[in-house]
Amino acid sequence: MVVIPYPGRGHINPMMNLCKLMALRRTINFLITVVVTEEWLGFLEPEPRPTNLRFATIPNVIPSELNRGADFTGFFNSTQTKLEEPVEQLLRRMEVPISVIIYDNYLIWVWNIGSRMNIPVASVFTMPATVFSMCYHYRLLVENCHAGDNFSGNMEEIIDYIPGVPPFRVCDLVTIFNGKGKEVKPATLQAVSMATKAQFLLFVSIYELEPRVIDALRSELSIPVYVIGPAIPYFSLNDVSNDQNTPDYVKWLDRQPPDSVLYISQGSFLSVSDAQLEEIISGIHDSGVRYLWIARGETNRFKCENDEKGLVIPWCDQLRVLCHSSVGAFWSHCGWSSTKEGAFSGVPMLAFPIFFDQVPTSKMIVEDWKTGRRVSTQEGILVTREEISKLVKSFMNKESEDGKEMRKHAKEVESICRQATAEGGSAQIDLDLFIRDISKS
Ligand SMILES: O=c1ccn([C@@H]2O[C@H](COP(=O)(O)OP(=O)(O)O[C@H]3O[C@H](CO)[C@@H](O)[C@H](O)[C@H]3O)[C@@H](O)[C@H]2O)c(=O)[nH]1
Repeated sequence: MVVIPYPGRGHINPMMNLCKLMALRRTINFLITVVVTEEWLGFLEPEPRPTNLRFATIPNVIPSELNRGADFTGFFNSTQTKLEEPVEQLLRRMEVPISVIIYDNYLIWVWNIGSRMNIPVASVFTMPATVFSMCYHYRLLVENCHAGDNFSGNMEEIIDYIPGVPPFRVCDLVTIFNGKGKEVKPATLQAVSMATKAQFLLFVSIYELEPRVIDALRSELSIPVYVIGPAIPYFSLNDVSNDQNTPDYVKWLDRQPPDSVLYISQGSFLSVSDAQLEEIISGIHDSGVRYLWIARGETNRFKCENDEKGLVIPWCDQLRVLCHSSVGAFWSHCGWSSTKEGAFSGVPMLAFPIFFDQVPTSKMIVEDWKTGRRVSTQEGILVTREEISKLVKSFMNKESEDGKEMRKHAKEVESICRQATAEGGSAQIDLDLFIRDISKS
């Protein structure tokens, strides 16, 4: 089995978790080879992995992961044009026969390699199934003037015709149609269309959280669709009880009162504008709420002492942090992995999407699951420090009636995620079905 992830943290993480989950299943009899660039091997190699899971590398033919966010489109385009040749050469040199290629939906060219080498391909969509469906039904959006050249411009109109997707406003669409990231719309639509011609389609989602849209896709598509669970590292959570080297941020969390800390993260590579970041920093400080903040390379912009009130660090083991009893809420950009980690941990979320799928995901969190609030209600308008301070204070207040209601929903969603990923749950069943089906192919 050869696995080809899109070379970005938000894509590699779910793909690696999928690989580890498969490698650990009793039913598996494959050697799994994950193809990454040499740079990515350096990031991934130190992590423990099952013996039937190995890496193979290609040279660093694309820009570095370390400043990927600086030119999203340029990076994306390089993944479309620079990787195919070295990957195909590597696959043709592989010493074991390849039964199936599992690839990230956005690497459209893998489909062509599979076809040339006569190997079945499985497409993995690392965003919500809801977003896949929005892209798959783009034609309906154009027909209804909610996207495309005849778009009416009314962002408040309701869209209620995407099969299985609960009604939503035009402004909740994936932003590449009418907002940020339009440059990658053609490639995204093509990738989704090609995925429907793969032999298998996998969603790293929880069936029970998007059931109707998944049912609708299953009845529309002619290929098998598997919903293999969140693909977050829940299977390694228990390992930390024997952790000899507890990180300092976990020791800091250990000293905080239950549910008192707001965990703040914008994922692996995107940022809000400098002006907005200033407002968020001041607003959080003014609120007096305890926080643990992931600043990646920007820790020096925070100009604050790390103390008992707050901690700013470059990176953490996010799922472990979210599951800590001191964490009471998650300020998130609503990347799909972060959202699933928040859902699995049962914490309510303050949704501050930046672009792409994060916008429809924030709608699901706030309106469908009812486990969060929006920080900003209008794209592109600066949210002031006063608004942020007020919102954060009320969000962290456990006694308010709507806060209690939201926490109750968050616990229900947690329970759904834990059941789906337990033995016999929907995610495990689909993963075993996928392994069975590729073994036959
Ligand atoms: O301190 C940290 C912060 C983040 N993470 C991990 O980094 C990943 C972040 O992934 P995600 O939440 O999906 O965000 P992005 O990195 O922004 O992911 C990109 O890819 C996703 C999957 O396609 C999309 O949903 C997002 O919109 C897109 O920005 C997750 O696994 C987190 O656990 C850590 O381990 N430690």
